[in-house]
Amino acid sequence: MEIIQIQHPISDSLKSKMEPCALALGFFDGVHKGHQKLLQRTKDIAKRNKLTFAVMTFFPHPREIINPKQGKMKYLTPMVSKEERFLEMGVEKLFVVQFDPYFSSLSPEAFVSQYIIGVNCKHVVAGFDYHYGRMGKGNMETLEKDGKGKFSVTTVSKMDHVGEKISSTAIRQLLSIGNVNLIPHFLGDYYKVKGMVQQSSLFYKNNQFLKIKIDESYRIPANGVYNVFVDIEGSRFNGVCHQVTYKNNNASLLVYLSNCFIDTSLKQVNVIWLQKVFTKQKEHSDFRKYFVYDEIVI
Ligand SMILES: Cc1cc2nc3c(=O)[nH]c(=O)nc-3n(C[C@H](O)[C@H](O)[C@H](O)COP(=O)(O)O)c2cc1C
Ligand SMILES: Nc1ncnc2c1ncn2[C@@H]1O[C@H](COP(=O)(O)OP(=O)(O)O)[C@@H](O)[C@H]1O
Repeated sequence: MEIIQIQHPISDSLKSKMEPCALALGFFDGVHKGHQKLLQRTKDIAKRNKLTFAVMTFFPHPREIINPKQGKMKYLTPMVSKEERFLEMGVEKLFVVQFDPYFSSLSPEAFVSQYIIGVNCKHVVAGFDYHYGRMGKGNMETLEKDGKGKFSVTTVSKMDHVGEKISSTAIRQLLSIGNVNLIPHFLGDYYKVKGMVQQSSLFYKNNQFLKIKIDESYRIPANGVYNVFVDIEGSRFNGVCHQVTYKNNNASLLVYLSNCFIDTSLKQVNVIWLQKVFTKQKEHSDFRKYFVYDEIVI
C-alpha cells in the first residue's frame, strides 16, 4: 500500500502522476462494519473497472481543528492502526490529507476539483450521509453535480444494528459507559488497543501483574474492572484489567494475568476488551506496590 501525505495546497507534480483510481472518502475512525462495507464496495468497483483501489482520509480529526477547545482527540484507531486495517482490506493507495484550518475552509467545489479530480479519481464511494467542504456544506448530491461527469459516484446505504446507525460515535458511547461486550456488533470485532509493558512482576510461578502504557491517542473504556485478552508476541493470555490511571493525558493499565510465564517486560502488546466485570475500580494510590513485592493478591 502506497501512503501519500498531502498538505494543502495539493501540488501539481503530485496530481500529474496519479493513475486512475476508485476512491473511498471519509475519516474511518474504527474501520467499523459500515466502513468495511464501503471499502469492500470500492474494492469491487476498482477491480471491475481496472482502477487503483484508493482511500482518502484526513488527519487530525476535523473536530480538533473546528472545535479546538475540546482538546486533543482520542481515537478508536489512531493513524497507524487505521493504516494496518486498510492494508488488510487490500487498499492499494492511501491519501492522508492534513486537516488544517486552511484546508477546512475549502469550498465543496474546490475540494472536488483539486482533491478528487486532482488525484485522477474516476469513481467516488462514500456513505449516504457524507459531508465535506467548508462548514460541511457538500453532500452526495453536490458531489455528483460538481464532478461534472469527470467521475461517477456510488452512495452506500446506511448499515445499522437493531435500528441504530453503525458509527464511530456509537462505539465511542459504548466505550464511555464500559459496555465493551456490545462493541463487536458495530466494529465487527472486540475493541483493541496497543501498548507497551512498562513493569511486570511474576508470582506463584505463572501469575503476573503488568503495568501497560497505552499509546497516547487511543480512547480507553470507562473506569472499571474488565476481562481482557492480552496478546504478546503471537500468544494470547486471559487477563483482568483492574485499574486505569491517567497521567499527562496518557493511560496506564494494571492488568493481572493468571497463566503467563513468559518474560513480558518492555514487550509490545494488544489489549482486547471483552467484558466489564465491575463498574467501579478499587481506589489505588499508584501501581508501585504491585511491582515492589513478589507476591500480592488483589
Ligand atoms: C475540504 C473539507 C473541508 C471541510 N470543512 C469542514 C468545516 O468547515 N466544518 C465541519 O464541520 N466539517 C468540515 N469538513 C469535515 C467533513 O464534514 C467531514 O466531517 C469529514 O470529511 C470527515 O467525514 P466523515 O466523518 O463523514 O468521514 C470538511 C471536510 C473537507 C473534505
Ligand atoms: N453505518 C454506515 N453505513 C454506511 N456508510 C457509512 C456508515 N458509517 C459511515 N459510513 C460512511 O463511511 C465513510 C466514513 O465515515 P465516517 O464519517 O468516518 O464514520 P462515522 O459516521 O462512523 O464517524 C463516510 O463516507 C460515511 O458516510
